[in-house]
Amino acid sequence: MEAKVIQGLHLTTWISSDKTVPTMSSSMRLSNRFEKTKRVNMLKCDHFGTIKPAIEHRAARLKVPCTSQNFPASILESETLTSEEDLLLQKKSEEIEPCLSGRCIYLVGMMGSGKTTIGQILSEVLGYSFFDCDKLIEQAAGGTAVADIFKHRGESYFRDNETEVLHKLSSMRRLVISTGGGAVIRPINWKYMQKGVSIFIDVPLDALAKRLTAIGTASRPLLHHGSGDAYTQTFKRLCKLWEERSEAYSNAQVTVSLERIASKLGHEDVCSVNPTQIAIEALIRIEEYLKKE
Ligand SMILES: Nc1ncnc2c1ncn2[C@@H]1O[C@H](COP(=O)(O)OP(=O)(O)O)[C@@H](O)[C@H]1O
Ligand SMILES: O=C(O)C1=C[C@@H](OP(=O)(O)O)[C@@H](O)[C@H](O)C1
Repeated sequence: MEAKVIQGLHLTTWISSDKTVPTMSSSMRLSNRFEKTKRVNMLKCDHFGTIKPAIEHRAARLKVPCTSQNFPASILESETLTSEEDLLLQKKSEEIEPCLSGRCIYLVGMMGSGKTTIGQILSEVLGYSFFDCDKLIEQAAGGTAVADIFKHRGESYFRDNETEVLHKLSSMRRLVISTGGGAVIRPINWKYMQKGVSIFIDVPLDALAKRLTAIGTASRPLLHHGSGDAYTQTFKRLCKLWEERSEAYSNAQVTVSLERIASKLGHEDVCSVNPTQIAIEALIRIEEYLKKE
């Protein structure tokens, strides 16, 4: 079926002619994000290797406005950030940004794995623009929600539009792109993502089911089947989708495992790993990948 939704998708209206999105200068964006961070003279590394200030200071605790909106209160508390994490994020992004040479970053992973949340943080620190494929499809459909596109036009229609969005984005530079959880199933989508760096955010299914049950599954049509309580229903659907997709996710050039971050940081539960810590790990893994290239 022809991807009609895409006919209304005019990426060029948002993106300048050289296919590079104008961005803030590095110092502006860093001062925005880090302006409240206490200045320290020297830095050293430990876990992650997380940066610790070499001189003693009171850990200033910051909130991340762009990511905190949808978090339940318990997450919001753990979302308060230490200045050490902010500084490490800053340092890593400064190191990696030139090595990327403008290549886009594609985030892949199951529904609710944090692609949008982490993508926004990465785009901010790298000075990249952020795009969410689902949002582009919705905008092009005149604001029709993904759930309604599925309901009225069917999944294959949605998938055609998803492929078309990825096709259009693939010719652009300096973008962080959050893909929909099912984008990995079509090999053609990987062809479009190949010019960039793809990152799989690997979150255990039980943690995902808890997260998605807490926020509700109304906007995620593929979770609307099955029986049992909301958690069990969501968990079963995720397991089924995982069976179909796990191999496809392993095509990503970089994997960011929440279990691995939790173990590095000494957390027993992956739910304690905050988005900034995931973004830092993503930058570390990108760096490793770029070195091996
Ligand atoms: N590390 C995290 N810990 C807890 N909740 C998170 C984390 N990352 C994202 N979330 C929350 O999970 C939900 C889904 O995140 P989102 O970034 O939209 O995922 P995706 O784009 O992969 O579907 C949101 O409510 C978000 O606030
Ligand atoms: O896993 C999937 O097939 C889907 C994931 C959703 O995106 P998120 O991963 O952002 O929830 C959205 O594209 C659509 O509901 C289908």
